[in-house]
Amino acid sequence: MSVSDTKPQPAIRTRGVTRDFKAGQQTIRVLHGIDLDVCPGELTYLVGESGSGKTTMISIMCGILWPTDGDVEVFGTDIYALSDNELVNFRLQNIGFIFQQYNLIPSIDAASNAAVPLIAQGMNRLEARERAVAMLEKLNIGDQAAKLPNQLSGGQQQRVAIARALVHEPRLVVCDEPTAALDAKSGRKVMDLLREVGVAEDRSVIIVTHDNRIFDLADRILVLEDGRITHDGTDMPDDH
Ligand SMILES: Nc1ncnc2c1ncn2[C@@H]1O[C@H](COP(=O)(O)OP(=O)(O)OP(=O)(O)O)[C@@H](O)[C@H]1O
Repeated sequence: MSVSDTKPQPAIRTRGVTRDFKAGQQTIRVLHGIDLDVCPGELTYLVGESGSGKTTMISIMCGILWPTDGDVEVFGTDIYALSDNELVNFRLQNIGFIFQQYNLIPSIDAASNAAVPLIAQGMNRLEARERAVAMLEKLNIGDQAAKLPNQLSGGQQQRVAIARALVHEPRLVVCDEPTAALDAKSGRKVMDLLREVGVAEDRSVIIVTHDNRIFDLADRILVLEDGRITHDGTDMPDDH
């Protein structure tokens, strides 16, 4: 068996990914042919200035924004070759998201919000709620389980969104600024939990962050500048 045969399948594999947006008469190219393998078993950060294309890139990686060109595989599945229904199901089974806007459902309590992916997968409500409360407890907000989102602080709402992303133990967790609203100690705790739940031999977490308090926790740091990857290493480049 050759060495390449033993290499694990990438969690994400992109080839030649470009993305254009229309701005009036003009077309703006935001991503310029990104080739990237994100490995399972690693906590990967995507870092870069505002407007460099990070949110566009992770949205493409997790199947919610079509690339203009190029291929995206998630655990070997060519996700943009799937039908709309297949893609929805694939995301449901395999991907957890934490976006800057928490998108909690205002009329249901924290536990019900955190249980959404399990219920969408068909789990009965009682069991789904129990698992959601257990995840809220891990995030130190078990005592807030019965509160509505508008009764929670910004940091607590974010933790509910994190619980919702992790509750179904997806193989890929994608987060946009997961620690931005948290104090340093809570931020590191969230990162510990993301690693504990999200990173394993066959699981992977990718995080967009500006938060230099947590740069030391990454296994791999990618820097995006004007839609191109300009650094790929275990640490931040010296000039950042
Ligand atoms: N739907 C859209 N229509 C037009 N332009 C867009 C759209 N989405 C993003 N862009 C543009 O693409 C560029 C990259 O945006 P993106 O949100 O990916 O950057 P970012 O690195 O995540 O920034 P930030 O750190 O501020 O969130 C920006 O110039 C933005 O204005």
